[in-house]
Amino acid sequence: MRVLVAGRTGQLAVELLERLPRDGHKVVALEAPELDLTDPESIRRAVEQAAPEAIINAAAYTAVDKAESQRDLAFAVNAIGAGMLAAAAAARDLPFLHVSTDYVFSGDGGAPYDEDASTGPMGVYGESKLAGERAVLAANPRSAIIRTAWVCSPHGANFVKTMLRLGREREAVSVVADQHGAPTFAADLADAMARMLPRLAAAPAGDPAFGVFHLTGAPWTTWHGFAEAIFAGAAARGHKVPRLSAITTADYPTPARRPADGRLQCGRITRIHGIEAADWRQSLSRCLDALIGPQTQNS
Ligand SMILES: NC(=O)C1=CN([C@@H]2O[C@H](COP(=O)(O)OP(=O)(O)OC[C@H]3O[C@@H](n4cnc5c(N)ncnc54)[C@H](O)[C@@H]3O)[C@@H](O)[C@H]2O)C=CC1
Repeated sequence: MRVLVAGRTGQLAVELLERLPRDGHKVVALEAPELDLTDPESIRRAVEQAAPEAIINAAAYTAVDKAESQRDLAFAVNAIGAGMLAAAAAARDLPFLHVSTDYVFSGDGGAPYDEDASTGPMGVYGESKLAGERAVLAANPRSAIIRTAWVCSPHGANFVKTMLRLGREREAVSVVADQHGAPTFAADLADAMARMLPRLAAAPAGDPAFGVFHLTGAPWTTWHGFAEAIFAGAAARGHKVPRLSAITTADYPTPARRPADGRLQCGRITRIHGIEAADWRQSLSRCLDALIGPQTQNS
């Protein structure tokens, strides 16, 4: 199948470019200026020229803290732009795969969120992504949206790479231990999308294959727990690691508030698409192999 991917250098787009051809798909991955989600004409032209059979939106404004002072840009990309791309897919009766975030939730629910839980974003990024979900679903009934969280990969900017850098630069690192969720490796997300595509391509509007799904890695942890695993893996590969201490969110103020408990129940994607949450510890190990090299010691 010919698949148009919006985004080319982002974490997810890079993994899609690697994963989709393995299923025989031909991928056209574009980002600005060829496909700029804030430019309707570029969207029209890109879709016309690529003539895809499915469209995946891996592009987004992802600067969570900056979004607090760039509301218009965050909404232009994540809400209006996502909606325009979904509409361009709908005009050709194409399935549309889109990505959203645990930041659509407030994080004070006291339990993991399922796909039907009430939303209540606490910052501009989450608001823009929630508006994007609504715009996408309104524009194209053949849309599947995956809410995910804590996305990491060997490419781009992410927590794993930040921890490895801090480990090299500092003797001690403090990480928040009171925000709960789960890391998601972009390769696992790309794999899930590849597995969903054939059914999405065949299913008519109204089929349960479409709608909102949750997918993160498993098991749930905290940022501190994730940092512990990163440093254990790094040490086993002979990488210098710092002393790690646990702090609270109150000790580490950021412009945007983050959900204290952004754990996502991933049941619907398992029931409908047969996709299970991947164990992020194994995916972390592969990511560290790519970033540092293979393990040299038992951990
Ligand atoms: N990174 C994370 O921790 C999380 C990401 N997500 C979502 O997952 C999806 C993929 O995220 P990542 O790959 O991590 O993001 P990323 O930040 O690595 O890549 C985003 C891509 O979008 C492109 N882009 C930005 N503005 C654009 C525009 N106006 N037109 C076209 N392209 C544009 C960028 O150039 C970049 O290639 C996004 O929808 C994001 O909101 C959800 C939860 C957590």
